[in-house]
Amino acid sequence: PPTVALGSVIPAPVDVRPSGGGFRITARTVIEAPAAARGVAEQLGEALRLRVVGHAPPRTGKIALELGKVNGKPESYRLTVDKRGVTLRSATTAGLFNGVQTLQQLVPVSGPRTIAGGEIIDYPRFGYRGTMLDIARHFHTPGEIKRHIDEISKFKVNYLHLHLSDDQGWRIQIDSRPRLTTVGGAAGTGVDGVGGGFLTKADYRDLVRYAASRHVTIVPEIDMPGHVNAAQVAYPELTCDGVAPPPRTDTAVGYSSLCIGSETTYRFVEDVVRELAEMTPGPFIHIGGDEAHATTQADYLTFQKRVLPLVTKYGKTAYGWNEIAAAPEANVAVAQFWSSATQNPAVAAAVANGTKVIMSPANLAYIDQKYDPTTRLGLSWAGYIEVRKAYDWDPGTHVTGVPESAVLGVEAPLWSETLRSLDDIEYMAWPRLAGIAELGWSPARDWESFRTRLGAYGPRWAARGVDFYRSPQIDWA
Ligand SMILES: CC1=[NH+][C@H]2[C@@H](O1)O[C@H](CO)[C@@H](O)[C@@H]2O
Repeated sequence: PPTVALGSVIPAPVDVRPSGGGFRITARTVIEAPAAARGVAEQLGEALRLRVVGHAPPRTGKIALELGKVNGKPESYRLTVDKRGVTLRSATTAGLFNGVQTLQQLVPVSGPRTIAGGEIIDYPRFGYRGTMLDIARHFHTPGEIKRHIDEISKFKVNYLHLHLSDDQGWRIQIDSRPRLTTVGGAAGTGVDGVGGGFLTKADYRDLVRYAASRHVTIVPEIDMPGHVNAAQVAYPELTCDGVAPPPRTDTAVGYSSLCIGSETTYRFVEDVVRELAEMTPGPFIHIGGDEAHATTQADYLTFQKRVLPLVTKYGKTAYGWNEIAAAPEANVAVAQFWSSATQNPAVAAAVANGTKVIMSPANLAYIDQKYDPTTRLGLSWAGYIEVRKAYDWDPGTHVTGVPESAVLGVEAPLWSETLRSLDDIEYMAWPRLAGIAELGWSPARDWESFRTRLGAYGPRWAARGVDFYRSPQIDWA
């Protein structure tokens, strides 16, 4: 008998219809897929250790992937299981990828590989289900980032925002500005003097390709006009007095600002945006905008007036922390809501003017915050965030004046002041990111259902060596 109930999936699917019975995978089971779905089929084949064929012999137990209309909704799929086999159908490979993530959760993690019979029809509530990894405060290698992509994509997270620059370090090679990485990415440029390093353009392009193979889109962030100390150490002409500030490896924020009145600044910004856009196939370039406490509000608006259109000029949609909403030019941009408040007049006004919003409330979605006072890693300025707190909120109604129609989705930022390894990333991300992934995908939330499914999921992380936090709120299998 199947040991995993058909609905025991994270994120919770939209429509689950168990039918009893089920399909038992054996060594003779094959995966059948058309050439256009070969990539996804190979990933499933590798996960289940099954052969992939174009056409299965008759009367062979098979998992058939097929490209065809389901319900016209983006990323949707239909998964059908009966004693003869499994059929996974979607109009897109993205939908097939989503269905494969669901299917893998229905295969027992040990014992006979019998999948529960029935039908699942599924599709996401929000198109943007993201997480952010700060590689500026502490550089994480391409290998670590790829492992993180492997894990986030299992929960249908489809955007990875990389925080590539900050006061401590600059982490992406820019050909026209080599000192950004030769100086800003040198050894010792990280919090506490560790965590130096940077992504070459080849590293970045390889990450973009790897992420795309798991249907994850990379969103690069260059934080401006604040959080720029590393850039000013490398290029002193980016300060108003031309004097390089001292390098910083502490965790203070809000003390740096580009020189708003200098054309040198905008030549710099255009060089960076141009090169970033050229190596980023995704739709967004994030230009930061947070905590510009060393920039007057008038200068901040002047800066946004110059820079937001630059992103559009290079064919991308501008994306910034919600402070950018004060700029009229933000009407074509996306504001990332990171406030702990549930109302913000500037954001509400920008939304009325066309700005879209990604929900990342610090008090609920900041997975760099401690779970509780005993958590070894993390910060606590936004409050302690246990699994239930990260899960029990609604992105579609959270902020006054930001209706669901203006919400593109959710994102869980992971800042790296206190992170030093992939284990640290895993400990802070899992299980909270699984809950936020559900908020982005599923039509509604149900804490009791989620905590039960999460408890059953624990052995899967353990089997993969993922160092997740065993929250006392969950009955771990
Ligand atoms: C958008 C934003 N700016 C600040 C704030 O979030 O808190 C983070 C730590 O939680 C910190 O690293 C970051 O520089």
